[in-house]
Amino acid sequence: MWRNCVRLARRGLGRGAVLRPDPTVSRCGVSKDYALPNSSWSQGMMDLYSRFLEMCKDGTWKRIPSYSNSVDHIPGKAFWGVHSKYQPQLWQTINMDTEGVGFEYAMFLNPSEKRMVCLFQPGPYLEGPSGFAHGGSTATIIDSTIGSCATFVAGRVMTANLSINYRNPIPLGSVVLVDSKVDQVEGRKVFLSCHVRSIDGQTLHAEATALFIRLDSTKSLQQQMSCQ
Ligand SMILES: CCCCCCCCCC(=O)SCCNC(=O)CCNC(=O)[C@H](O)C(C)(C)COP(=O)(O)OP(=O)(O)OC[C@H]1O[C@@H](n2cnc3c(N)ncnc32)[C@H](O)[C@@H]1OP(=O)(O)O
Repeated sequence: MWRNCVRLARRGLGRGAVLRPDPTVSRCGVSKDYALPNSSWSQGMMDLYSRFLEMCKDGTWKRIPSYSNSVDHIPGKAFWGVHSKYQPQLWQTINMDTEGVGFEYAMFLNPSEKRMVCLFQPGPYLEGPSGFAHGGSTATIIDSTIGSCATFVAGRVMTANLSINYRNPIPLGSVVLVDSKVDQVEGRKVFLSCHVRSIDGQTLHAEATALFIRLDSTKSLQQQMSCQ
């Protein structure tokens, strides 16, 4: 399947090709959960997913679905309030309609540990150095995982700072575990840290720290999203 994905991606990325979502699947307004197993998932991804599902049974962990707009699906505070009509425009997730070519991932939340983990299998569209994930795609999955964790504890947040040390490249098609946790909350500031490791835990791919700021409830969303 992985080879098929690579072939598919190479065909799609040929000279003059335009990247388009699968026209048979509407991206907006359809409640498709992208964080469910599909045929592009490797055995390693499936095994890890099953292990986390098992840990969900006693309520310690919760599986986080991933819709085109996923804010509503993170357990925790009711954070969007009166601005809910703006959600779809503000928070698109990083899903792609063609399975296996981009971000294949599933997140699990441990509420008592304030910890969010993400099982991540990067596809061929995310290539940076030949055969390896682009650093920007690694930053994206870290930001999304840490951001989901911050959202769980603080509600409406934005990344103010994200600092990443890249330690070892991530092979495309491999599976890594993005493990993030809240270290400290000071008023509107949420400090978090994150490690990205291979599933056997032997390889540290990246480590990161981040600061998220809870948006100021006295300002309108438009004010906060416009240039300040
Ligand atoms: C599915 C749902 C899960 C979602 C996951 C997706 C995660 C993806 C998240 C993102 O990618 S967000 C997009 C990238 N981030 C941005 O575009 C943010 C751009 N920056 C801003 O909009 C504002 O700067 C920000 C909202 C972060 C803060 O503006 P505010 O006006 O609300 O805060 P203010 O400037 O008053 O600062 C509040 C405090 O934070 C501190 N602060 C702000 N930015 C900082 C910074 N960069 N570094 C250190 N400290 C910072 C600031 O000094 C101050 O400290 P004190 O209260 O102690 O005085």
